[in-house]
Amino acid sequence: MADIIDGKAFAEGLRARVATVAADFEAQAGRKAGLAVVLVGEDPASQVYVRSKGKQTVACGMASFEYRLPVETPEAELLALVEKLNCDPAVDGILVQLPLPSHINEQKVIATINPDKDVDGFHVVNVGRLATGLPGFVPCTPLGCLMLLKDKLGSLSGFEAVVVGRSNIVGKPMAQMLIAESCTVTVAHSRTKDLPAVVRRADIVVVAVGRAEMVKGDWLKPGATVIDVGMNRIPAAEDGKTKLVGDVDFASASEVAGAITPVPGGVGPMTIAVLLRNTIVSAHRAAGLELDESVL
Ligand SMILES: Nc1nc2c(c(=O)[nH]1)N[C@@H](CN(C=O)c1ccc(C(=O)N[C@@H](CCC(=O)O)C(=O)O)cc1)CN2
Repeated sequence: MADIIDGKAFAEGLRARVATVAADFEAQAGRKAGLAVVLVGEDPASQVYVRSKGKQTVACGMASFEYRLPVETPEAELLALVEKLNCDPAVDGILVQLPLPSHINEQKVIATINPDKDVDGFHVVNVGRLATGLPGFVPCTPLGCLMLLKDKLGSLSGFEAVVVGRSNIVGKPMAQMLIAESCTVTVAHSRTKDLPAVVRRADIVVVAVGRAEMVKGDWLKPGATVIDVGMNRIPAAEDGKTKLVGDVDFASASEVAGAITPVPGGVGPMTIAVLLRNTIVSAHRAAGLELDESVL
């Protein structure tokens, strides 16, 4: 049976390290680091994530600024709020919760965030910085995956990695980060021919496709490390309830893999912990204070 990679425990440790660094920051800068989170509308899952972000920000000793706007908020009003936050010296990180209502252009909103406060790492400037190896911000979910991989495997140099999924938020940045770690990287997607054969080559498999339990155990090289980014709600056995599953069929995959992240409790909790990490990094840069990022 595979080792279970406990993302919940790793995220707890990361938050504790962020809290220590945040206390040092406050002592040196004379202010708390600050994160602004903007939610438009009342999507139930987004409300839960935004509430958790606020609570965890405060628990780490940082200031949380939360903006909840009605679903019918005009795009121009949201852009004006982002511009105001760009100029606010108490705000080190800005995050606009996705998805946005359909009348708002997501790309336009992301492009309006100051890249140096873009703790989500979605702005094209940060995408370019990641692609060219310059310091910036990288998206929280793939950075969380990378931290779990390095914790499990140490150096990733020379490993064959397959990323299944090519989204801007997970698949593409994940591939860039694995290239930077000297992996040999393949990005597979819905049009990939013979996907099981491609996945079977990999020492490291990262799956982010949004299809419940798609990757089966017999697709895997024995001993592979499997990172499941999927979060899919499917009907539970009988009682009309639902359960959360990943993009990997955990039962069969855990019989073949060397190590695997569960869903829930794997990659998910890392997303918010890494957001807090990015925020404290941003605060140091804004204040011109040195930070040894390897302590985080
Ligand atoms: N601006 C952004 N929007 C969104 C992001 C993001 O990184 N930036 N990511 C997701 C949602 N998300 C945070 O915003 C997020 C998703 C999942 C989890 C998590 O802890 N999941 C748990 C299970 C939770 C459950 O039971 O429903 C787990 O996997 O264990 C945290 C944050 C989309 N939007």
